[in-house]
Amino acid sequence: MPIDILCLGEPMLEFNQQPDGRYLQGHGGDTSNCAIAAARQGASVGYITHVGQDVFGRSLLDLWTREGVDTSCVVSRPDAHTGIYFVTHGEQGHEFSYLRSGSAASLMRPEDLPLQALQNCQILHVSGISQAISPNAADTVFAATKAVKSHGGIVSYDTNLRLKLWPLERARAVVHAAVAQCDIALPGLDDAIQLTGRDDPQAIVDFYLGLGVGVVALTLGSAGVLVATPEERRHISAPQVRAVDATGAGDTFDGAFLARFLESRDPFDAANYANTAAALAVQGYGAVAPMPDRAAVLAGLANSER
Ligand SMILES: O=C(O)C(=O)C[C@H](O)[C@H](O)COP(=O)(O)O
Repeated sequence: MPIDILCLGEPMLEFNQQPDGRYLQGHGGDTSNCAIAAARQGASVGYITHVGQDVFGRSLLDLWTREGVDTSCVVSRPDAHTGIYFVTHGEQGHEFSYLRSGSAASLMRPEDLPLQALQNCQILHVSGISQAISPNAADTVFAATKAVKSHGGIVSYDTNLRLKLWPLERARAVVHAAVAQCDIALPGLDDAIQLTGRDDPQAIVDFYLGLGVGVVALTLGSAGVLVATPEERRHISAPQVRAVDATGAGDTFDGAFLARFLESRDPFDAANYANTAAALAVQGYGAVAPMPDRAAVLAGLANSER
């Protein structure tokens, strides 16, 4: 059975600092988070990555299996480790510290890609992080995009700028080149300000539409999302909630957006749904644990319409 949504990138073990200073172990990695968020909405989802043959890689494989994310395109390799990261919380929000250099995922090459699965999927989701982890991973994303586009599939891109992984000038060049080949751009406001050099959300949306994408959903944090197509744009506000940890909120938005978009093909409806999913996700610690399932998102939507 072909898989509808494929995500490609690097998964990691997560250690998230709690108010008492202890670290809670979980899982992260933006595209893995997106895959799990989409699966929790009931979509058919698979993940493309490499993990190490270590306890972290096995823990991620168990996680995807529990979450119903297909692992037939995950390669487990003996020659490299699985990445890990720490999340700490301060005045400015959360901060990520990585131990991922030389990881199994960063060794992915275009010739490793599962071409058949890519040619049969409806949506491929990739990100700036998928490309930042190594030059060969960046090339792998370009090759996967080409494979999906050549069969009429949709490619979605979250800019997810991580300046600990690559310098801004290279990020700009690679991300803009990649987004220009995609159909859906899912940038966050802070990333987009740095990447585009513009600070007005309308001008940022113009920039991404100018690269040729058909849908832009610019996430504005607690201010909601600005959704644009070449024909129409709408600001959709977000439910107001008490956030404890925004880790994974953007990825939850992406996964919920893609799962809903696959059903309705309506980016405004998908963004409204995904806004509610992300608002629910920030109310707990960690990237994955607090992600809502479909029933919780529908209940949240019904609540906000009351
Ligand atoms: O930084 C990375 O490389 C990671 O993948 C770690 C995190 O799991 C995601 O970054 C969370 O992403 P947001 O949804 O934007 O909070």
